[in-house]
Amino acid sequence: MSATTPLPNATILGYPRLGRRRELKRAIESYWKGSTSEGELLETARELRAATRSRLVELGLPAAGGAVPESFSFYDQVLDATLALGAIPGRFADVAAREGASDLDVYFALARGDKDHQPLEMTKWFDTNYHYSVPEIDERTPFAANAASLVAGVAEAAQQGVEPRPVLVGPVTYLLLAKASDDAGEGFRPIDRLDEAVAVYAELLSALAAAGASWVQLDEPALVSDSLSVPREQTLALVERAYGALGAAPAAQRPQILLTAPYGDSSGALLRLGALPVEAVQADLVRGTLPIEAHDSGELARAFEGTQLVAGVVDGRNIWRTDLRQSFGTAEALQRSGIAVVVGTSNNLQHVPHDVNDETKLDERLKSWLAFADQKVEQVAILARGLSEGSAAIEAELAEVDRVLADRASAPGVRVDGVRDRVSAVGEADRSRASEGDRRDAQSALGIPSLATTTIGSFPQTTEIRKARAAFTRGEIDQEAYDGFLREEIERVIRLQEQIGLDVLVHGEAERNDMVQYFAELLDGFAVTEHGWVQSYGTRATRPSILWGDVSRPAPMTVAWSAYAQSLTDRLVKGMLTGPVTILAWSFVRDDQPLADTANQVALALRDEIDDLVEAGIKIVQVDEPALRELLPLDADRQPAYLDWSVGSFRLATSGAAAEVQIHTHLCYSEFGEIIDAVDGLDADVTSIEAARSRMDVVEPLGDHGYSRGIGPGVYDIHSPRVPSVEEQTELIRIAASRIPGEQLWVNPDCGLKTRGYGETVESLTNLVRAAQAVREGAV
Ligand code: MET
Ligand SMILES: [Zn+2]
Repeated sequence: MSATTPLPNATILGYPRLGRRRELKRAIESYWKGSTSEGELLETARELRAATRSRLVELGLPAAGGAVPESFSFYDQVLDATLALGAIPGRFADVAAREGASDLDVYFALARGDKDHQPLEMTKWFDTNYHYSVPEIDERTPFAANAASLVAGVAEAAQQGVEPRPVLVGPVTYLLLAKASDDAGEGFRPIDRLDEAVAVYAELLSALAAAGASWVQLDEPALVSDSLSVPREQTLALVERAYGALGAAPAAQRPQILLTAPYGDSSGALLRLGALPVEAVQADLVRGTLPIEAHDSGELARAFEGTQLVAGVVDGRNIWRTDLRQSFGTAEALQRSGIAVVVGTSNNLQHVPHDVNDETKLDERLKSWLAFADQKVEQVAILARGLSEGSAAIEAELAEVDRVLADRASAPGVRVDGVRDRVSAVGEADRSRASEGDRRDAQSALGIPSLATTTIGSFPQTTEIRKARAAFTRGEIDQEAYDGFLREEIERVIRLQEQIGLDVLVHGEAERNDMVQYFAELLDGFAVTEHGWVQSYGTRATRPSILWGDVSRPAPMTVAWSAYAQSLTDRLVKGMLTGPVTILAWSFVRDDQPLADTANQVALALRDEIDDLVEAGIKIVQVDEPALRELLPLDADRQPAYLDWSVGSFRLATSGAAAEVQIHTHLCYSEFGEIIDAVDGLDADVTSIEAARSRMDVVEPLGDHGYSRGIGPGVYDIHSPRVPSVEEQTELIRIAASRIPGEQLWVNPDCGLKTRGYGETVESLTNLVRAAQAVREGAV
């Protein structure tokens, strides 16, 4: 490294990796299939990285000085850190030792598993819908620096005339997100190995310095989370220890360090972060704030003497055009207090799509309110120019945004009086149902047996279903033909369930492309994109809908399908809806009013849908809330308010149902102890929940809690094609029945079956029904 070179005053924390047209997805999947070689895949990746760098420079990030992040990943940034750290779990040692195994082979084996290895577990990255591969660490997991791909990125960029800033998950966050491997000793915690990991990070940094990198970015979002295994105060102490050590290396042996704290509020830590021996610190000023008093008193400026502050004032989580005047005010006030300010994003832009200008079908007016990744980079560049040249230099841009925001505030559909009046009229009574006892009595007429068997909603989405949908979308078949196809599909699924002997049936959700988008397309207030893909994990991406206006339901959305399914059978068919919290969590939601207000609007639309379902003869309605846990704020102080509105919106959606209507909900994650009171608060008659992989861990807290309503801990792990045997499922039901009374228990899979094939589905469900039968006849 040469003498210190400050970070230019514009940067972003990272950029989407799959490519504007998901080129990387296609290249990787064709490599997996064996249709292309590793060489071809590496070449596509190299081209994508080059295109990203040029694009970022074109959009206004300086090519020199480390403003351009090198944030490419073949699959996942946490997995990248596992490889860089050489922390290959013992159970994959044979893969790594295999003759001719490349780094990429090992990488994909960890991500996806193979016939002899279960893949690394996946779980959600902080409060996003992105999933990372969970590192498995024990006392003997090897740590050995592997800087190859980091160094290669720097060299590639240099050839292009770009001086990049390699990005890596920092050691504290990495270890706090890791789990102890099955081989770990009693009480071992991955974070116990922090000092060893830091030593390896120091080697990585030294390799980067030798390769000519002037900056490196280490991400430590653990700093803003109260949901990790150590209290936040202790995380900060661990960060001080790690960066005290990393920063102490002689200047020639490391790049300058940018330490980031994205996804939440770091205001309580910022003074201490500013005092660390690193050259720059980032704070998320969208989700978080500044320590106001310290800012006003000059204490913040003193802590940041000699340290640049990357002010994350452009939101990297949503797709709205930033209020530039307000963001500029924040950045300028920091600069005026004497701090060396860099304008940045609140987090890596991996959570937003590439470019609004790719959308050809969106309403032009709506489009003018939006900013995807490329537009965010431009916003950062504008703000930075304002800092360098004074606000007059960017007044035209600020005024343009003022105009756009005013237009958005007054546009038709954004505020609809009828919708607003209805929400304001909501009272507590609208959020409560008859008492639990009255409901139980009323629902006994349904004749549901104990250990009732059911599924979570979707049946396999076969190629034929996808083809028919695509043909319909392209206009190749008409509405009538498509509806006819779906009716046949529903009839097939109903007959199949009757044959298997399930107690409560579903229609199978063949008509739904996606459990949120389906509703977004039918509700007013939403728009859907053509190219707005966002990586969910690995090569998978979703296309979140845009919730831009007041939400209402112009017509029933699911009634025809559910009623048709019910008309085919004497057994009960569950109606199937997606809940308000999940609809919000998996969409890009308007940022001009509290989420609670938006959730209530969605809830009222669902409430009407439930009314109509019941009117049409449906007696059980399931309202899925798989994202309830995901939206839980990282910051403990903000959790009670969140739980209050999220639970409240679910109750508003479901409380119109009379006592004899049975309301189900479905949650699919197993770490649920944290929100057990909230789940209780949903007041659903029956809750199905993921449990198979953790071998019924959830029944313990439920039992302790004295949970009194229906509960269906999953006995069939639908994440794998494996068929669980009758014995295996019997055993899981027995474990559940040992803690929860049989008449409360339901028997069901962990989640929907849409990603499964029919062969394994039929076998697994047949075994599930037999297992329930066995337990009914035996123990219970
Ligand atoms: C991610 S939860 C999925 C629930 C939905 N009803 C399904 O079965 O597919
Ligand atoms: Zn689920």
